[in-house]
Amino acid sequence: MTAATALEARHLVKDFRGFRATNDVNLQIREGEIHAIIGPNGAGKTTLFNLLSGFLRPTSGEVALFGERIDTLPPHAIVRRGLSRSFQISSVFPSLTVRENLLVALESPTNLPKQFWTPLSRLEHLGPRADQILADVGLGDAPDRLAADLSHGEKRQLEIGISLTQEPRVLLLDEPTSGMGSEGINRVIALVRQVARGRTVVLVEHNMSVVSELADRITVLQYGQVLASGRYDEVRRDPRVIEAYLGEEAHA
Ligand SMILES: Nc1ncnc2c1ncn2[C@@H]1O[C@H](COP(=O)(O)OP(=O)(O)OP(=O)(O)O)[C@@H](O)[C@H]1O
Repeated sequence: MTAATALEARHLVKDFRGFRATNDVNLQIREGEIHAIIGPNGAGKTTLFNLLSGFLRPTSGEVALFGERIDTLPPHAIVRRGLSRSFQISSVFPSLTVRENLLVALESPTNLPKQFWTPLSRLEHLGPRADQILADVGLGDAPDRLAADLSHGEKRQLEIGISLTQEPRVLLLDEPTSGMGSEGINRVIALVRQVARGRTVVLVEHNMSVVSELADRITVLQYGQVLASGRYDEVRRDPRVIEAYLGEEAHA
């Protein structure tokens, strides 16, 4: 493994009672890149994310973060090593404001699931960092809104903000644009670009125009295997990929 590899899967296998959902996956995510994982429904994208983030143990194979194995560690220990996953691990408290959600997350960044006992008034020393993260995720003008009142897209922004409290070097985003209209999608594209500054981002994404806008490289999964991996422009011309997945778009 080279120094420039942030996250690596080696011969990763996951069996569910005899069904092989991840089949000998080798994957190299380079430090600083935005890498999209795509593939048809049931191809094994979520299972792969679960394996990379410690939510599932592999049947065999290894996962390494900056050269060190993490596949035997629980999710919170993986977070401490610098890998966070948004949308799955971060829980927004609807009855707190946007800023209070950030304060609570900053107080206990790796406490999963989160519990908080500290009065919010004692967390004010974390305010400047909370405000910085809110600005980074585009919620700088909404600190006092209740999380319950946020739109779908704004909630995603907050969830990414909560992930950023963990200071991840590698951020996994699970379908960040799902359920959004074009305005929300454009906001998420800008947001992912913003949070990718100085860190590595891996996303599962179904929307191919989002993938083409954001991804430096992509990996295509099919039947739990890597069908192709490389730069978007190269991979999209691969006949096997067109057949398996992109063809659906090309013929649309
Ligand atoms: N806990 C489980 N037990 C049994 N089978 C599972 C389990 N989790 C996933 N699978 C199976 O593994 C395969 C891959 O599922 P996975 O959710 O990883 O695919 P995906 O690419 O994320 O799909 P989608 O795009 O629809 O979200 C599917 O056939 C699914 O039914």
